[in-house]
Amino acid sequence: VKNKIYERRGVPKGSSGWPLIGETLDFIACGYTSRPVSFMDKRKHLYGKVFKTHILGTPIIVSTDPDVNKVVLQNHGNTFIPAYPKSITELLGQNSILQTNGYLQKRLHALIGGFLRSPQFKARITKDIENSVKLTLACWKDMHVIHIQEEIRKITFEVLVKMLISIGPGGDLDNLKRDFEEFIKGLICVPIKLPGTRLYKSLKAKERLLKKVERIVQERKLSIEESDGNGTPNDALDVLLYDNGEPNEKQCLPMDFICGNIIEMMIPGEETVPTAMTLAIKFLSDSPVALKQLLVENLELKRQKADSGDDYGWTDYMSLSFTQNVISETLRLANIINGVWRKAVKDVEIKGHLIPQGWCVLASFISVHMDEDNYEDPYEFNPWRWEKTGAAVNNTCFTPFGGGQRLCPGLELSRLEISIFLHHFVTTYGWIAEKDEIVSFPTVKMKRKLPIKVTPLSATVI
Ligand code: HEM
Repeated sequence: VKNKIYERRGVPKGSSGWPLIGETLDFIACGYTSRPVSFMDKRKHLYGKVFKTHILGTPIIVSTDPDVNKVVLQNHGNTFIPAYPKSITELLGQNSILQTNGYLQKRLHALIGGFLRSPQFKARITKDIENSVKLTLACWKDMHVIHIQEEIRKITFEVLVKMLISIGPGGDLDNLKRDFEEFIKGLICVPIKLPGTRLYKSLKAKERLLKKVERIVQERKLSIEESDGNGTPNDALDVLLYDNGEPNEKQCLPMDFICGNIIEMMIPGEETVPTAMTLAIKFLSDSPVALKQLLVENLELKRQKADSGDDYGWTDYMSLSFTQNVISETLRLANIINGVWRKAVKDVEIKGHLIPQGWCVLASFISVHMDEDNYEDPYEFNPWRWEKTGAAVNNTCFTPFGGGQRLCPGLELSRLEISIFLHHFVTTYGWIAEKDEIVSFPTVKMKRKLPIKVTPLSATVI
């Protein structure tokens, strides 16, 4: 009866599947195939672009419509709050940027976003990324087989920690990496918190991480106080410690809030960037024509730099137009974050669809990215398609970094990091990739970590 009332009021059509499990089994089964979007496609054809279903323990409205997704992401009037599975909410702090809403999220988002977009930061991090990429690439020469997905993480974790708390390579970084990896293993698990369970081990790892970060934060706070706190920020921690709140509030962010958020900000950056780099290598391995054009563009820049003797600046990397198109196409096809989950805190109507208070909504990015209404031959890796639209950063039909109020603050940093890696990798080595497959569930990965064999590019090519 309740369903009928909802339907009359405009709740999208759909099926709730079996009692308790709903349509979860089909959702997971599709996730394991090479076309995870088939779950959405089947229902889209039956019920329309916005439909209801019941997955992972929740009744949910799924939107595959870019206009509806846009409204959900904009979140005017704070109608939607983030909704994560229980294991994730247990592991995130209450004040984590990923799940808080309202004033604190906006303040933290603006602070971090502003810092990451600043030219000073980009100039400095460009050097750090270059160093890390070059050192790592140098080791690959002597390795028989390189599991790209694993090896690249050394670069990206180093960069992430540098940007957050300025720890360079060494024992402290390795310790932090070990605890962090243990911590995130529990993000998607059975949410039971007893000694020995996955969730319990992850919570313990978080305690250890917090202790380490607290020590670093205390030391930094002291040194800022000694220098009167008037310097320019070098990392995200400085940004949070320097911030004194709204002029009429003058309230410093609490210490436990800062420590927790430093750890939580590692989560969205840690796996996404290496996955994007790995998948770029995978798509390029399968597309020799695209690889050739990418190589020509990058060799040209390398030659210019060798002739002039100038250092690379971040704008050099970002102005490689074909390379940027390869990155856009990789992000479109890879769907590293396939959509975002929200919960409605009040009844809301979008394009005639009612989302009742308390219901979850999944704004499905993958459905938009793989829809032939939006992209011709959506399953083709075709970097040239972006030549018509211009280098896409974010628009209604292209949202790898989300949008609206929570648009990823790491967007530009990620693109820069991927560009630097691609530049040095393709102009240093040729490679042969072993056979491997992309898996999409629970997160996007290469089944065999993408094993490749590299050979230095011969002097005649360079
Ligand atoms: C290819 C790499 C990346 C992808 C695809 C990606 C994707 C996303 C997406 C889709 C969101 C929106 C989540 C939502 O609306 O609930 C997001 C948020 C976020 N991302 Fe990224 N991200 C990437 C890299 C990074 C990096 C390197 C950082 C490091 C600073 C980062 C930090 C964040 C943070 C802090 C948020 C939360 C923003 C907020 O809720 O206000 N991301 N990311």
